[in-house]
Amino acid sequence: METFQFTKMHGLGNSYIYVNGFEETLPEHLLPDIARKVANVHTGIGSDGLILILPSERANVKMRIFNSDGSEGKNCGNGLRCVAKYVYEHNIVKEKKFLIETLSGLVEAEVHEENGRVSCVTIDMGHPKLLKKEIPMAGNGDETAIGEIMEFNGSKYEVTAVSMGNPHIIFFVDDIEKAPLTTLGPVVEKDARFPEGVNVEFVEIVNDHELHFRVWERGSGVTQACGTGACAAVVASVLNEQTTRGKETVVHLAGGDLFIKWTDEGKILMKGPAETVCTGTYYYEAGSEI
Ligand SMILES: N[C@H](CCC[C@H](N)C(=O)O)C(=O)O
Repeated sequence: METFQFTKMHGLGNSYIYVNGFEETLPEHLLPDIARKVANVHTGIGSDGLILILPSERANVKMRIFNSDGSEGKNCGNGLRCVAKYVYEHNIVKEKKFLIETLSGLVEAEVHEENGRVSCVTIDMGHPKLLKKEIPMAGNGDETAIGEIMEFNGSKYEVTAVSMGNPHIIFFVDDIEKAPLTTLGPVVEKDARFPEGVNVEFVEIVNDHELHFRVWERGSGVTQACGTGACAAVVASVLNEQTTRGKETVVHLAGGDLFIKWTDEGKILMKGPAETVCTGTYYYEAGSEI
């Protein structure tokens, strides 16, 4: 029987099981299986996946994120805010502004502290990527997909594709409560035109600085929130002339609100909460089924 210590944290209800890689090491070949196991609400802890907090040679700390299906993601906005909270509160990092390494590059975090506790975090998510080769998606790699017509399940949709280091496709809808989240989401996620899969977002515009948002995540399905997806949704809304660039936009996700600005310099700033749920010891048999 193997064990490791964990902390369950969430950003607007998008929860992960966090393991402190400064204190223990999980077997690399077991990571996808461990992610599936801990995410299982019946036989595990219950989460949208697993996040490792690791030493980095390029930044103060490194984050690796695994979805609940065991696939490894390249970025995670809600995860970044929780990692920032964790490393500051555990004195792994002493500064309030520091760098976090992800598989898609470095981001800068700034923790907002109240009485020694981090209540919310701002992440400079860097620049969005728009070329089809950067998403990645099929088609002319040097073109973008902004308001592009794509057919799924025999119906045509106008979509916009944005990478925040991980792939996103945004559908604009008139009523977020009627978004075809569980019918269209899984179909688009695995569509062959997205060779690495894709996170699927639905957006209802409220005004030039406010939108409603729902998500079917690659590798996790419906989650309460998706930080990278919310950033991609703001970018897509500006590109489709629905919201104003440079204006802080409130994104209403199922789990709560994120405040996101696409600055005139081109960076995406995301501000939102990060919460600790519980800590504990996880027991598992290496290589057993769930
Ligand atoms: N499902 C995503 C990773 C998690 C992203 C999301 N939870 C966030 O907060 O950005 C992917 O495979 O690209």
